[in-house]
Amino acid sequence: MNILQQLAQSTKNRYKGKEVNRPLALLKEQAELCTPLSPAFPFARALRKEGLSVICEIKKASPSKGIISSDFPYLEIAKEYAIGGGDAISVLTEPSLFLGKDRYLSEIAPLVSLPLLRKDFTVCPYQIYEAKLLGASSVLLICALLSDADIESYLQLCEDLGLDALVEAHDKQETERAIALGAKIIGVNNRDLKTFKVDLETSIRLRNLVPPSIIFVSESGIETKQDTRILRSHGIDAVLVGECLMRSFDKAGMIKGFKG
Ligand SMILES: O=P(O)(O)OC[C@@H](O)[C@@H](O)c1c[nH]c2ccccc12
Repeated sequence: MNILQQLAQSTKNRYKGKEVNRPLALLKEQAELCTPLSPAFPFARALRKEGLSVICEIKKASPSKGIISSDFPYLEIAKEYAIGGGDAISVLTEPSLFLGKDRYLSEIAPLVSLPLLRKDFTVCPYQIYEAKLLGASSVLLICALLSDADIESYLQLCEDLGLDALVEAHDKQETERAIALGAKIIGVNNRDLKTFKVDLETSIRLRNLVPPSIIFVSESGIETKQDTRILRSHGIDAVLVGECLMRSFDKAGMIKGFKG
């Protein structure tokens, strides 16, 4: 089993437990009663803005780097991203390898007005209802983990709940699947999750496959303004930056640099 499959399996197990304590029917009812987001679909809107948009990530640890932030002042970081000109915030909630927690998301939501991405390994509809209740305006759907039928039905569920979906691909085949299944936002992960190797060329190579009506996000391994300048010159709409911003003492300056 590769790391992605391991994460998918541990997530499935985690949700079996969760469903016992809070049944899907109840969660569904609560999510459907939530007041609609205003404006609608704020995550996509934030990425569609003129110029390069920056999705700033909050993560304590990762499988490739171990602990990234030991004190992890996530509320302060969220505020810094918002004040510093970030366009959206991605919050890791996966507990086993990223040391995420659902409450990071629900505590950040009322503090900042930026749209939030719930960064987790979505393997069941339960997580999508839950994301909405935690205050997210978008979820992650990883092509490598989901069947076509799953992706289609999860995209429809997101639409019904007023959530955006960032559909993650890593190669040509996954990118073509994401397009065919109706993704409105495609994120190409520059990190190969099987080898952890990062190559920004991955998103540059796949950019041409995606029509301009679909928002194109380049994810992972972005560190310098030279990186974002090159990505921007290839018509990439947004970047997702984690580790580098987490480690930076001047997050506002770094975001500004990325935006050029
Ligand atoms: O820390 P980085 O290299 O800037 O990467 C951020 C983000 O792209 C990465 O965390 C990520 C991309 N896709 C994922 C899927 C699950 C968990 C994490 C990720």
